Amino acid sequence: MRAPKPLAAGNWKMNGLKASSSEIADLAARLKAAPAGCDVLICPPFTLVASLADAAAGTSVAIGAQDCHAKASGAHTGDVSAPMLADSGASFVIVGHSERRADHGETDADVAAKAAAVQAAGLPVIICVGETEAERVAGREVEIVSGQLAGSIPADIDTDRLVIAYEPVWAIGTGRTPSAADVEAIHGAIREKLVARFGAAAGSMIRILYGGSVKPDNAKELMSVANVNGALVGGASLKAADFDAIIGAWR
Ligand SMILES: O=C(CO)COP(=O)(O)O
Repeated sequence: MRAPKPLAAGNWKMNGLKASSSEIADLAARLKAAPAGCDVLICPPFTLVASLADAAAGTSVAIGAQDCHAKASGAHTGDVSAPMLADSGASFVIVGHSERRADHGETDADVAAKAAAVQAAGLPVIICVGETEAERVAGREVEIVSGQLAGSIPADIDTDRLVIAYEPVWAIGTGRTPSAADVEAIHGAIREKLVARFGAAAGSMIRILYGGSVKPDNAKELMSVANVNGALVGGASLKAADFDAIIGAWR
């Protein structure tokens, strides 16, 4: 069976100023010198989407966003819609990151509405799922992630423009990661759910990213696990040299 092309995605979270465009130029130059065996995406904060999309034009770096509102426009002070992001040059949007679920009380239904809005704006969506440490200790990770998948993927999703990111909350920013065997088990369970819902042909081609303390020194091992089709990288995506070293997992 065909395998999906890997995706290395960087989530800059609430980091980055105008000067950060030098990191995009640096990354693009590295990818030109040593082409990647994966797609490459950087998701800066909203303030930088348009300028970094301009900076990345004509390179192999795509620019995306980290969230959007579920509506296309309207009286929602401070929010940003998916059509606005598309208009700004974003070519992907992340939704349902655990930091948004925790900081903003986003539910699975909220995430599903946002995911639908992203696709309605013509863009592919990365939907994040992942269990907390207490849920992992209780052995409930498959149950939790299965529930998030069922609730966060909207009914009319276009699977060609769907990416899932599995990010155990306890591995984010902590320097801790699940073992390769644990990653294989949960990614296998996610694949089973996707195949059960969308059929073997579509379900097996949906990229499942692993995220949570992916670093240059563990990327190769994590990215070689079955059903790991890329990475969603936080801290180590801020510096082009580090992110490029992670991308080296596919060179
Ligand atoms: O949350 C993450 C990416 O979305 C992971 O963050 P870290 O790579 O900093 O652990």
